[in-house]
Amino acid sequence: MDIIYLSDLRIDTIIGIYDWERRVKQTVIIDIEMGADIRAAANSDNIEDTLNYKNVAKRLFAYIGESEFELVETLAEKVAELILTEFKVPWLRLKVNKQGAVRGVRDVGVIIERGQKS
Ligand SMILES: Nc1nc2c(c(=O)[nH]1)N=C([C@H](O)[C@@H](O)CO)CN2
Repeated sequence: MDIIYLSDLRIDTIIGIYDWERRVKQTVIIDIEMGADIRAAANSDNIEDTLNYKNVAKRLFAYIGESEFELVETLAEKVAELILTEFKVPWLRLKVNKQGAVRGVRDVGVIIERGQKS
């Protein structure tokens, strides 16, 4: 399986369990690896034959920017579902990083894998 990826996607959103976090947008940093077979596109050199990573990024900016989840777990799961269903991706690995959310720690967050890796 080949992988099409987006790295260091930064999106401002309401996320968190504390009162102040319900009022102020914070930046989440998203890394996604999406399973694909890139051979048809490599052969045709046509964007229609592959997953357009720009379309994925645009969709996530819209979805996450409007979302108001409390947990990074929920955000990760919902984003994974969206990518699997809307973009027909068979497998993905997704990291949601809420950088600086805990004093003394650079990164916190979750990493999930969903779908079938062939
Ligand atoms: N497993 C989790 N632990 C915590 C989360 C979370 O989303 N998942 N969130 C928080 C707070 O919102 C934190 O980001 C700010 O201190 C704490 N623990």
